[in-house]
Amino acid sequence: MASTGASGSDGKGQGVAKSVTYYRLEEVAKRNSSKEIWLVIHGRVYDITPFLNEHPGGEEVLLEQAGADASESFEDVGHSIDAREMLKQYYIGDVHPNDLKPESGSKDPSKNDTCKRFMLSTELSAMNLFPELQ
Ligand code: HEM
Repeated sequence: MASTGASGSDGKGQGVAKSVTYYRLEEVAKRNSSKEIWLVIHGRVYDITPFLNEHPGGEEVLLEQAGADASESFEDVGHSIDAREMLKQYYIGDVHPNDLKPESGSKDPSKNDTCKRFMLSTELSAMNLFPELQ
């Protein structure tokens, strides 16, 4: 079925390109029970089945997000760096590029708060450097 497709150069098997498995969202959505639970967080797919009873926040919240994109709720909780590190062990692949939706802020810079804050702070420091502008 899935061929590894030696695209690219004259490929003698060198190069260390890691092969990434891509999953369609529709496949992820099927893994939505306590028997098998996958989540998408920031475009990555995680099989967190073994983690279900270990989650310090309880299994309920994970089951609510089962098979879906949990990026927002994951961030809302303000998970620690340790929690983010734990994610790595459950990583199984990426969301298929055709199913990726842009994360907020990446499209329209005027709607991007970080960008606005940066512009404001640049203006403020320019005022400090050139007080005659004020
Ligand atoms: C699979 C990915 C996840 C991992 C590895 C993870 C890991 C953790 C860890 C280690 C904690 C302890 C506190 C900390 O270190 O931040 C925690 C707490 C918590 N998590 Fe998650 N979590 C995940 C997904 C989620 C999701 C999707 C939700 C959705 C709502 C959630 C909700 C919570 C809540 C409510 C707490 C409890 C906070 C508290 O009582 O202080 N977690 N999680």
